[in-house]
Amino acid sequence: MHSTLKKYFGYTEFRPYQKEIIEKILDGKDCMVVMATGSGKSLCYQVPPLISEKTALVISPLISLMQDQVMALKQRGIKADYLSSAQTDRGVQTNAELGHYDVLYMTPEKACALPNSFWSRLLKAGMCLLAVDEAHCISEWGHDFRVEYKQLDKLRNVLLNVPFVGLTATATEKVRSDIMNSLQMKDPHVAIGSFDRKNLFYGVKSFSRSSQFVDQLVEEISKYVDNANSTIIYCTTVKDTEEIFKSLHEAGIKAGIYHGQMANKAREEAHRSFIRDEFYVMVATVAFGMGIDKPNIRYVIHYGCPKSLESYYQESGRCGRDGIPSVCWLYYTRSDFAKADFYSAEARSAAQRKAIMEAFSAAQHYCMLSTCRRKYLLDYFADKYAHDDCGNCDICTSSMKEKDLSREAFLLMACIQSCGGRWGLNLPIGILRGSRTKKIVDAQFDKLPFHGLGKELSANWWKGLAYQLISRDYLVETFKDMYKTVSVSEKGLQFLRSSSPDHQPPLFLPETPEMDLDEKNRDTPNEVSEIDGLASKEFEGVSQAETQLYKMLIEERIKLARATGTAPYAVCGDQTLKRISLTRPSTKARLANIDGVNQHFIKLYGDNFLQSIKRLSEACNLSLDGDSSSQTSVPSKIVTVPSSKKLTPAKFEAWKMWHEDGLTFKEIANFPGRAAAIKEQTVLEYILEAAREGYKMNWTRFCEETGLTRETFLSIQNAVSKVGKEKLKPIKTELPEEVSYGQIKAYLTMHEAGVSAEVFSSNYEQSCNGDECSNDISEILQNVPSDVQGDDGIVEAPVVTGTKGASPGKTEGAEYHLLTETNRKEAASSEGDLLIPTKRQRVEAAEVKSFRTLDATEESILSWLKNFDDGVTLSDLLEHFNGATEKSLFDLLSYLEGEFLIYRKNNLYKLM
Ligand SMILES: Nc1ncnc2c1ncn2[C@@H]1O[C@H](COP(=O)(O)OP(=O)(O)OP(=O)(O)O)[C@@H](O)[C@H]1O
Repeated sequence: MHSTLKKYFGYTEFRPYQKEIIEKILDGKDCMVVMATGSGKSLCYQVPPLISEKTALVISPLISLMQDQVMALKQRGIKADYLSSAQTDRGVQTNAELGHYDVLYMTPEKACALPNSFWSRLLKAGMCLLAVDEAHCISEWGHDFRVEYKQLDKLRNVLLNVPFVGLTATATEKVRSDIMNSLQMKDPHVAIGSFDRKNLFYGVKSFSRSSQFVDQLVEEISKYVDNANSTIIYCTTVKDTEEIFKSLHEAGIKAGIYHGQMANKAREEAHRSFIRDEFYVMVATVAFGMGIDKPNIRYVIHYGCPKSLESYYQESGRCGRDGIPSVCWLYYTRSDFAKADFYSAEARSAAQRKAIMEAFSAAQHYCMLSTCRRKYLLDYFADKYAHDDCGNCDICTSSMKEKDLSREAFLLMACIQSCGGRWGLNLPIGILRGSRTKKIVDAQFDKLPFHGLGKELSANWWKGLAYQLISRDYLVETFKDMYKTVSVSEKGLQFLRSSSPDHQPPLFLPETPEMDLDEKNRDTPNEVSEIDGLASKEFEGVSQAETQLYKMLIEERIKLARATGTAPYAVCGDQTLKRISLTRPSTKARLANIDGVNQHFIKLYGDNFLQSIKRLSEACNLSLDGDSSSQTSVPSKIVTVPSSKKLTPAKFEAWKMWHEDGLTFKEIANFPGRAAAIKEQTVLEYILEAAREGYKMNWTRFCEETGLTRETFLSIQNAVSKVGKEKLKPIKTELPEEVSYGQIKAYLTMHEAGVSAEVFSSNYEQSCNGDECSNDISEILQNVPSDVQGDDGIVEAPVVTGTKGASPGKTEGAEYHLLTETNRKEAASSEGDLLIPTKRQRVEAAEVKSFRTLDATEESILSWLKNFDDGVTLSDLLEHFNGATEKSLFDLLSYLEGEFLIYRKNNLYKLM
């Protein structure tokens, strides 16, 4: 899985959840994946086809999205295409049926319209999964319901044994279970990741709709557009998009526009140009929504409050999908909050209307917060945020003044309580402000003692206070059909009980910018926040020359992308480019070693890029092969990373002494170098643990040493089938006295590793999951030349290189040695993965003195690396290929790395 990840995607580590989801899919299990935008969900369905060599079918809601994903996959050397009404190439369907694609996208309409014959042919060719991307579209409770998605259940009966995978970035429990039911998932694996987009800064500010504000916004944008940072400005109306677009245009900023009233072709063109960095600013309505797959959008600005937090999370989520720090600012006006009725007109039922109202109200609260915005967002999505202060939103980074607002809070709560808690906010605020509307007079609320007591403060100020009291649980909001009522909570009642009109306990609350603004009745000279703040952080700790090189490489990337008709981000990501500018690799191997560089990139652009790096580095006065703090390209010295990562050193040492050095349990227990002797039983347990961790084992030898015979093995097997394997004691009770706990533990480990009683009929070695190991002695013996047979007919087991994909019977050119105690150790350390002869087979014959020297070739390195799934260090390689010089070995390794035959992770070389 790791080599697939590096080869096609250029990454060396899976992100959280990816690996387990991929494994479940490969096991044929349905999966429900709920993970944040940009967390890497796509990879979960893109990797299985590359491993299983079967097609992954992906249902996607938008043609533009499919086209962009296909383009990006092709840049990774992955065979991908799409089927939809927009597909003009008729050959795609035929190729798909023949299983020519790794990943095949289609719209839900297309998937439901395809005849059964298509599916049966594809199934025959091999299909590893059906993924439903943006799966929340299935649910009427989601914010993007699509009728066609609902019909996907038809496919379940056709694709009986294919795992179904639902993926979405926003799903409440209701939506989630809707998805699983609709897709008829069977006992699915559910992966719910965090919704926290750590790299995003969230900020909110109120503004007044004026040409002055637009000018300020345009001026701010002009500052950072130069850095090739992509920006989306989301507007709530078409009119706003046109106005801002015009202002940008007038200021000489190249921008695009996208909204629902534009012709399809014009929209597609705008989308395409933005994706391809032909301009960096896109002004759009929410119509420019889920179809954007551009990972390097640095700023998302909302010009007006969105209709729900779900929409806001989705739209702002387009920002910084590559993980680089990025910024989301939301500007709202008070008139935005009067749009609830307009939005709820879309509702088809009372329940839906209520849901729309609630969602809108949450967005409104988000704007009015005086507490951490990230916490509010995450709490809203039921993803509890453990901190009160994220340090990465406007609230947490600004110091808001706190003021004792106990009197005002008392007035508001007392007024709400006096009105019976049956009204929205406007009525009690009207009473406090001395209003005499018909409603107030008819209900005789103008007779209340609070009437007019708060008239010196604006209605919005009071609303600001009310939101603070709601977020601190003094007030509660309740939705009833179209109406929202506010009442005093138990906490609020307690406050009222301990207050009187002349005295209230102190209640310190921050004054939100909104309240501050109203109280002073001032107009801020500059309402636009500095959105460029993070852009300068982007290059913190990076020299000016390196920044310059990075910008030049961005241009270079654009040129390459234009020449090949693709999007720059699909050539390679910003982060990768940044790493390149910091390390400035001079060889393919060094380039290949950079995170994010995949095989296809090297093949398509490797030479070209290396030339550019050289030329541009010279121009910037930077030396090649520089060291970057983020990624060391080449090991500056040979670092020996113990291969005992999963075991403690003592356990690893014990396993090594037993497996590689051939020592007995007793010898290990009493090894002279040890500070104090340990029990043989402890050694045995150490070795069993190593076996459980996947270390290689010669089980025949192990059984001999522990005295575990076939009969004992079978009787333990029998006992376990009766009493289960959870507890040792009942097993022991079932067995004859002489069977020890150690033997039972050994049996259980062997059982776990899939070792059967066959082990007693042959020489046997495997790693715990060693399903490719042959344990048939006759097969081994067939390959033994007669001259290695001793006079007494005792045969040394051949030294067989490799277990993975190289079963002894199949091994070509295996070396055969007469092993003595001395050269067995020597061979063991040099071959790494040996079939250690059993005691019975040891030959006390003539010593073979010659110390073998082994030269390194491309083939011999590749063949040796086959044995080490966990990789080897350079020093391991030098020790093994003892005939090679460090330089020659390193050159060979570099060549193999550049050709993507091997790759390096944490300074461990692994086979691709
Ligand atoms: N293991 C990884 N290491 C580094 N980057 C990764 C890894 N997995 C994915 N990425 C990158 O993260 C970015 C976002 O990934 P992806 O498009 O899969 O997100 P997503 O969860 O599907 O988002 P959305 O909800 O918007 O569709 C991409 O640029 C992708 O290449």
